Amino acid sequence: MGTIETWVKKHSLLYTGATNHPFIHSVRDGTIDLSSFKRWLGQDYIFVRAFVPFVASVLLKVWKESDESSDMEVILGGMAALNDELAWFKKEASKRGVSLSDIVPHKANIRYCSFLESLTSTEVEYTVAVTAFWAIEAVYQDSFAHCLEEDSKTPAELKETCERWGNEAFGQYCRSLREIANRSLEKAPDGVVSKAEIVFLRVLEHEVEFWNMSRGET
Ligand SMILES: Cc1ncc(CN)c(N)n1
Repeated sequence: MGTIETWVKKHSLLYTGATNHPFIHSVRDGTIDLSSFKRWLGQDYIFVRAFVPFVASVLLKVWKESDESSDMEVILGGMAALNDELAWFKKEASKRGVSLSDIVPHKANIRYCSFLESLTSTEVEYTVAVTAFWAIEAVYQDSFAHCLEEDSKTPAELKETCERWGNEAFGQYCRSLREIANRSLEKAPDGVVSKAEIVFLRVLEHEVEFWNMSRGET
């Protein structure tokens, strides 16, 4: 078992809080109201726009700090997928009558985006940044995969959204990121491993806050 799997077990309450959130339950059981979905859609578009420069910073770190050449391809693939993701948000928003240019970022989103920006610093080690990257993607993969389970009652019009992150290829990509993070953690000094664990926990907290915000609770 790698370090990441150990942390997921150790912090299972928080991990489950982020990946089995009531927002996701409401998608999975079909009780979600359209206003929550639209709020999530607009806010997540803003988040993804901030996520792109974060991933760019991870690319820079992989080039400078990683000794494994295949790491770059995986991260570059993730970056390319974000291009499609932004186009998807625009298409989905126009379909649902959400004007993305009028979205005001919510406080929880601003806090999460600032946290992402803090991780772009050159002072943040590759190991720490790639652990955060894995965690951010893994929360969406695990969450939306629940909405595609056989007994789920996800409404037909939300299936495409769930498939975007819940599909098997995205699952494989998250496993590749986890392997990269695990390998990097194995070689890292104790101080960096501790920092990565803290950043992992912060990601989970921000994800919970993001779902809460999407439900209109904050
Ligand atoms: C808040 C959040 N977390 C993660 C993801 C997956 N890229 C996302 N789109 N938005």
